[in-house]
Parts: sequence; C-alpha cells; structure tokens
Amino acid sequence: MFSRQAKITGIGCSRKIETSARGCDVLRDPALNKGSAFTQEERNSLGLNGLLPPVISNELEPQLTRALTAYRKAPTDLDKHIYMWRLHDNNVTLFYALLQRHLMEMLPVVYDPVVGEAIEQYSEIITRPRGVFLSINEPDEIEEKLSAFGASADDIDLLVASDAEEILGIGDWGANGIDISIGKLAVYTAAAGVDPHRVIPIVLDVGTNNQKLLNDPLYIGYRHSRVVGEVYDNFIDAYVRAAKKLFPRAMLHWEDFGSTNARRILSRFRDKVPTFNDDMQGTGAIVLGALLNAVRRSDTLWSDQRVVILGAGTAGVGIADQIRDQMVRHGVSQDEATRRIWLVDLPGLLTDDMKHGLLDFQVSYARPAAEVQAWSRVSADMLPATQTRWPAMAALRSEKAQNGGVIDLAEVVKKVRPTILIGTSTTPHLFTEELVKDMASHVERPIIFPLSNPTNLHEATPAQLIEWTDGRVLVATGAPFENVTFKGVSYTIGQANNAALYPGLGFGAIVSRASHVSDEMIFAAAQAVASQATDATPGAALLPSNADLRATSSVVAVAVASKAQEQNIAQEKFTDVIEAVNSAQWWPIYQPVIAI
Ligand SMILES: NC(=O)c1ccc[n+]([C@@H]2O[C@H](COP(=O)([O-])OP(=O)(O)OC[C@H]3O[C@@H](n4cnc5c(N)ncnc54)[C@H](O)[C@@H]3O)[C@@H](O)[C@H]2O)c1
Ligand SMILES: O=C(O)C[C@H](O)C(=O)O
Ligand SMILES: [Mn+2]
Repeated sequence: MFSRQAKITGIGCSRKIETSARGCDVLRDPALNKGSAFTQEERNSLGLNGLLPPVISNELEPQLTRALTAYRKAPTDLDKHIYMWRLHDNNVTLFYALLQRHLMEMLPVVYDPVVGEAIEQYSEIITRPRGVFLSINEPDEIEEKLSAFGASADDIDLLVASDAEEILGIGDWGANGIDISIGKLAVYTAAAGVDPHRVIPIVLDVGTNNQKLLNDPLYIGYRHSRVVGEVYDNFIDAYVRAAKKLFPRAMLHWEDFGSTNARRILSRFRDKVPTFNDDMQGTGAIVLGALLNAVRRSDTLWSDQRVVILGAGTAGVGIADQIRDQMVRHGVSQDEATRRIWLVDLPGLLTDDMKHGLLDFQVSYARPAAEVQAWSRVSADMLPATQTRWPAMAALRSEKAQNGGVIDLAEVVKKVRPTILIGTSTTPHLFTEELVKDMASHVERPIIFPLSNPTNLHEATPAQLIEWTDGRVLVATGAPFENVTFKGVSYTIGQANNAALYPGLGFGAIVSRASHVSDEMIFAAAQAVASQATDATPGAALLPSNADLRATSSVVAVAVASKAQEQNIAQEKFTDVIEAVNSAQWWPIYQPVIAI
C-alpha cells in the first residue's frame, strides 16, 4: 500500500507513480523507494539530492546483485526470511524482483516451510508491523481499523485473513498468524502478479489456546483463550460486513482456520461475496490437478478409484469433496462416489456410529458401522499419542478406545486396497513401509500424496515411497522435495501445494470481478494446472515446477476468468481474457515517480 501521499496512474508499462512526498518521506515509503535507482531528474524533483549516494544505478541490476549476496550470507533460513522482509520494508519492488528471479531458491524461505518457523518465533522477530490486527474484544472497531490502512474503496482487490487456529500443520499460533496472511499474499504477487499495493493481510485475533504464547512475555496478541460460539460467529460476520462495505470489489481469502469453523464460515459467505477457503478449496483443487495426471498415467478410470485419506480436517475433506465431484463427472452417482472414499482420523476409520461427534463436513463420508463390523481393531494406545488440538476427534478416539478399539490406517488399507492414499494428518511417519508395501501389492501404480506441511510433518518422504514401491508410486508432496534417483531413473517431485493454484484462482476472480467463486471456477483451475504437466515419461512430475509458477498462474487465471464469464458471474466484461489477465498483472519493475 502506498502512503496517502502517492497515487498510481496508468496500467502495465505506462504506470506512473505521482507523489506529494519529498525527501526522506519518499525513501521511507517502501512502495516508492528505489534507492540508488532514482534518476537525477527524480532526485531533483523529489528533493533527494544529498540523501542518496551519488552513483545512480542502472534500474534494478546492481541492487539485485547486492541483495542476493546479502541474502546468501545470512546464516540460517530464518535469517534469510528476516532479511527478505526487511528488504520488503525498504523497497517492495526490489523484494519482488529478487524473489521472482530466484523463486525456486527463495519461495521455501519466504513461504512454506520457513514461514512456519517465522510464525513460531514471530514475537521475537517482528520488526515493522504489516497488515491489520483485528480483535474479537473490539468488534465495533473493525471498520475503523480497516480504514486506518488508508485505502479507499477502489484501492483494494484482496484481503487474506487468518484466525491462526491451524497454521500449516503446526497448530494454534494466535496473532503470530498475521505472518501466514503476509506469506500467502507474497505468493499471490510473485506467482500471479497481484498488485502488492492493493492487498491487505489480516489476523483475526480471537485469542489463543497455545500455552507457550500465553506464557510468553513478548507475545504480540491478546492473552486469553480462544473465544468460540456465537461471539466468534458475530465477529466473523462483522469482519465480512466491514470488509464488504469498505472494499466492495475485494476478494476475501480464508487461511488456516480450524476444522470446527472453516466449512461453516465458507458456507455462510460463499454465495454472497467473492470468497474461498484456501485449505479446503485451494488444496482440494491442486490435489485434484495432480490426480488428473496421476490417474491418467496409471491407466485406470476415475470410476474405479478407491481413496483413503488420513487426517479428515479442512484439507483432507476439501480433497475428498473434489475427488467425489470428479467421480460424479465420470458417471458415478453422488452416493456411490462418496462411498469410494474412506476417511481415517484420530478415532480411526470414521463410521456412522460416531454421528454425534463428527464434524459437519465429515458426516457424509462416515462408513456404515455395520459394513466394518468384522474389521480388526487396535487398542488406541498402540496409535500415536492423542493430540488435544482436535477435541472432537480426540473425544471420539477415547470413546472408541473404551469400546473395542479403533480401525487403524493399516487395517483400512488392507481391507480397502486403495488406489489413492492421501496424508493430511499433520503427523510424520504414518505411511509406514509395511502399509505402503501392502497397498502397492494390490495396485500397479499406487498414487500416494503425503501432504502435511511443513516438510518434517510429511507422512513419508518421496524417497521412501519410491523405494518401497520399487519406483511404481505416483507421488506428490505438500512441501518442496529434491529429485530422487532410483534404479537409474530421476524422479521429479511435483509439489501439490495450494500455492500453485490459489494465486491464479484468486487473480482470475479479481480480474473478472466475479460475484462469487463457483465450483466450476475451482475445477477450471485444477484442469489448468494439470494441463501444464503433461510429460508422462518415467519420473516426470505430476505438477508443473514452481520455477514456472508465474506462467502456470497465468494459465489458471485465464481459465478461471473465462469460466466466470461463461457462467455470467463476471462483473467485468472483456472480449479477450488473455489480454485482460496480462494487462492486470503487476511486475516488479521501477516506475517513474513524479513529484506533484
Ligand atoms: N499441500 C497443501 O497445499 C496443504 C494445504 C492445506 C493443508 N496442508 C497440510 O495438511 C495438514 C492438515 O491441515 P488441515 O488444515 O486440514 O488441518 P486440520 O486441523 O483441519 O486437520 C488435521 C486433521 O488431522 C487429524 N489428525 C491429527 N493427528 C492425527 C493422527 N495421528 N492420525 C490421524 N489423523 C490425525 C486431526 O484430528 C484433524 O482432523 C497440515 O499439515 C497442513 O500443512 C497441506
Ligand atoms: O501454506 C501452505 O504451504 C499450504 C497450506 O495452505 C497449508 O496450510 O499447509
Ligand atoms: Mn493453509
């Protein structure tokens, strides 16, 4: 966001920035600052003579070299992350130019997995605050706080909000969660060209149940446990009302909400405003994109798939929904498609005798208890320690433990003989060698996606899966992994991270000014991603490389905007969608800064 003293005019290459700021105020505004690249003319008109070293840079080049050297000298990944955000505090254009030029190297540092580390340590590393902090304790001040950002109705395209209850797979991080909104927005710009001055990162501080934060004297958020129930819902309503009133054209993106709230919030608003939940829909779509290619390569039919998902939270069930819909597209009835999916969570296989404890979005997938009566159970003590982060699932688990035990993943795999196995359980090592070998003994090309982020939470590594299946697995992961060489074949690991999808989806919705984000737009995004990774030679990735993220996101945005137009939900009309997407993209290049 520019300071109030600046205004941007024109589009694409003809963009200019007009400002009434002078001298140090220009240099202090990271959206205006070009450092040594200010021309002599700009230095004269903006009062910068004497405030900059005399050598004038040739645009970004020497600055990029200097910044890259400093970045690489930073000793740890977290230091590199901090360096990047300090650079952003100083010069937004240089930050994005550097990130874009070294995307493969820097994306994991600015975004996942290192962003997880930064969030855990946010109380210590925060320097310049970014975004807007909204609190459940002051619901009447939401509008005032959003207004304080200093943007007017037409200035904002996108708000990313998190209540930080379930950040990645690392749980509740309270107000520190502002950094996931910031990280997601950085990817929107680097990947899709969303204008970084037209977005707002938001944290919805409803308290935290993270005792470590509550005890930390440096914690930056409100020091009380999470507020739930009606007060919570009213707060979310008040946020959406204020956002809609102040920024009527903006898209609302929901990130890392807990599984008890995510679906309810989405259902409440999805037909009323342009909005989507990234963990449910973005993840569902990127995984479907990878599966479109995997199923094709396995030479099997969608109507023949049997799917087991470990971790029936927002991501797991979001993926289940997309798979179910895809089977329906292939002629399977809705009921039958739902029956081809088995969800396993802390209480083991979810069954319909758990009805009262299941979450809203899990209910339709619960298996009839009668169907699995003869399946063997294990004592719950034999499973990994129960987590208290998911009270509903933990309660069901205890109940099952006391009533004959739980049907664990190994038993489900043995009985179901899945063709597709997906991990969104936040728990490492649960795809064991024995279980994977069992699955692989019944399927020629087992499709296995361990997706739990950050990297150390993956249910198995690609190298393990490749070895245990003797190279037959079709694998994609949540975090980036290096290539694996096995028996002379080099396997490139596609990253099924929603980062390859949500930027294009959001940008397509923004460019078309879609009144809402439809299921068809989401499917169009999944197909578009899949279309960018059609190489089927042994070891080829199921998804396009992140090195091509900008190109992939353009293809996704075009597909999404076209679909919005076709469905008559685009409020912006255009004859040439590609041109509309291209000309709306922001690029990190210096624009002339004009004194007014
Ligand atoms: N690759 C991606 O793009 C992507 C997107 C979203 C989420 N994720 C990852 O998926 C994981 C889940 O995220 P989420 O948003 O769905 O979280 P969530 O809290 O909504 O769901 C997690 C679920 O896992 C269950 N669980 C915990 N321990 C388990 C165990 N030992 N066995 C079986 N189930 C267990 C919980 O009860 C809960 O239902 C995270 O690690 C997250 O980083 C990846
Ligand atoms: O943030 C990511 O890397 C993907 C996803 O949204 C997650 O929560 O893990
Ligand atoms: Mn997420």
